[in-house]
Amino acid sequence: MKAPENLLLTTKEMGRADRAAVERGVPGAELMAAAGLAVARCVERRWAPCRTLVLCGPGNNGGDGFVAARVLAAAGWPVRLLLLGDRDALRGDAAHHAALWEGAVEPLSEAAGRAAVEDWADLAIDALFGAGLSRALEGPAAAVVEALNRKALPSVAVDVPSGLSGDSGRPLGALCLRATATVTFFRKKPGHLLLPGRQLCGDLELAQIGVPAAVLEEIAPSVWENAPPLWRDRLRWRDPASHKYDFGHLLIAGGRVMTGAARLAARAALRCGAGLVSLAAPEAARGTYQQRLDSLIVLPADTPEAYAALLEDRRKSALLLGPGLGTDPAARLQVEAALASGRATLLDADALTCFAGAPQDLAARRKGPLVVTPHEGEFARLFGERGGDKLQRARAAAAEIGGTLVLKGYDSVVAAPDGRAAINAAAPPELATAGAGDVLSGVIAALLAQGLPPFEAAAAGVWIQGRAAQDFGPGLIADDIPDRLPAVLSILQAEGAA
Ligand SMILES: NC(=O)C1=CN([C@@H]2O[C@H](COP(=O)(O)OP(=O)(O)OC[C@H]3O[C@@H](n4cnc5c(N)ncnc54)[C@H](OP(=O)(O)O)[C@@H]3O)[C@@H](O)[C@H]2O)[C@@H](O)CC1
Ligand SMILES: [K+]
Repeated sequence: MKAPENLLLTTKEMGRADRAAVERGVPGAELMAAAGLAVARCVERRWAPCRTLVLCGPGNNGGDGFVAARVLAAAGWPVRLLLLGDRDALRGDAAHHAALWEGAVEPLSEAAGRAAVEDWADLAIDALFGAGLSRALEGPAAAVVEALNRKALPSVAVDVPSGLSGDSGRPLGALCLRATATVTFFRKKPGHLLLPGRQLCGDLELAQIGVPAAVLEEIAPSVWENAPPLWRDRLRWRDPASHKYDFGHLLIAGGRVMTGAARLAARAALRCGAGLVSLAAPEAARGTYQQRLDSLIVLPADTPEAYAALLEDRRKSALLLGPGLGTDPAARLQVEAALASGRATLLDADALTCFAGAPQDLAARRKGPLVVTPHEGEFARLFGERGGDKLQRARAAAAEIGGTLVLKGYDSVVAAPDGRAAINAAAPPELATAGAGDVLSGVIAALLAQGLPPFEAAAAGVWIQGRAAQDFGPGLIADDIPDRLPAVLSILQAEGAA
């Protein structure tokens, strides 16, 4: 299985992993002991002993809380434990670990929870609800979480902050704990990376608790955190026998007016290793394109027919259309010609707007590998308003058009039509700037030109661009990114050789 360490498990899949581990002979009580210990260790690493309030829920998440309370109390920490519901109602491993807790178990009422937060605690462990959250927070759980947020009390969430869906990254109701840190087990969940979940989790720690990695074989998850192990072996590197044509020829369709967008894409594509990058443009804009980038080949394409004629050269291995293309009928005809050519094609921006509200037309015309890279606004224009979380929407849309879809944002989702998906958590917020999308389309298109399959090209492109923009800080503009790409590629090449 590809990149098993980066797999993400839904809450259901995590439940299956736990059960599979138990079937393989790992006792559930030991998993819980390891989980609670990991939470206590996280607390001990971050804080000196202080008054610690452990909030336990009625399920196994609460069981982890009992373990953490026991470990911290044994280490001399002042601990108070408040339980939601009846102690006698605890079952299984949670009941087992509750029985090992020798301190008091105080009932969690609205008043008791609020008072403990306001008048006593320096720190809270949130073991109310984890993977089993089934509805919005209410009653005493809602009151105590609300008090924690209001006071901004430092807190460590067990598995997920209570209130958050580990699958969608959204709170199930209006309320969710804003944790300082979250400790999760075995593998992360999509909700840890999708917004707003990623921010509600605070610092995320992943602890191994004894679930054997072999259980992944039977669960066969198909969503990953985007990272090099997913695609690094597909990247192409030059050697002394290499010829430029071995690295593909990307053809970018340039528009008449907004020439900056296609230039940014072209520069990024050249920096990302495409053997040749050509830009097809109408007469009025050709000089502008040529002046600004010497290594770019500028070709005449004054009409859609002239553009289509350029596609007869079979060495052109990938096509990029969208940045600065315009949305007039001629632009649409160009996009149709590209889709009909069977060549690997990336559509972004204006090229997607050409199919506004008609993704079925796009799907019907596609003859070759396709990547589309909409931001949320372009996605809504192309597909209409869709329900569901970001992961669900991206996967459904990718299946619908039969192409790989990158739904861009701080938590970009890359989805393949076969159901595979990757969530990117390695991009800085500074990428929210004009032209960054054009750079991304150039990076991905360059990888397509070199022969990477669409999903791997898209996931690699998203990660590489994010890494190139990392650590720049405020003031980043899209023009800064292309020249920072080679350093990222050098690191990836060295890691691949190691
Ligand atoms: N399995 C294992 O081996 C391991 C599991 N581990 C730990 O187990 C956690 C998952 O445990 P879990 O499945 O018991 O679910 P959990 O999150 O505790 O909650 C379920 C309970 O809460 C209730 N409830 C739900 N929403 C509610 C609401 N809004 N308001 C009020 N009640 C609500 C729900 O009631 P119901 O929906 O059935 O009415 C049910 O009683 C996981 O996150 C990890 O921390 C680790 O120890 C490693 C080993
Ligand atoms: K929790």
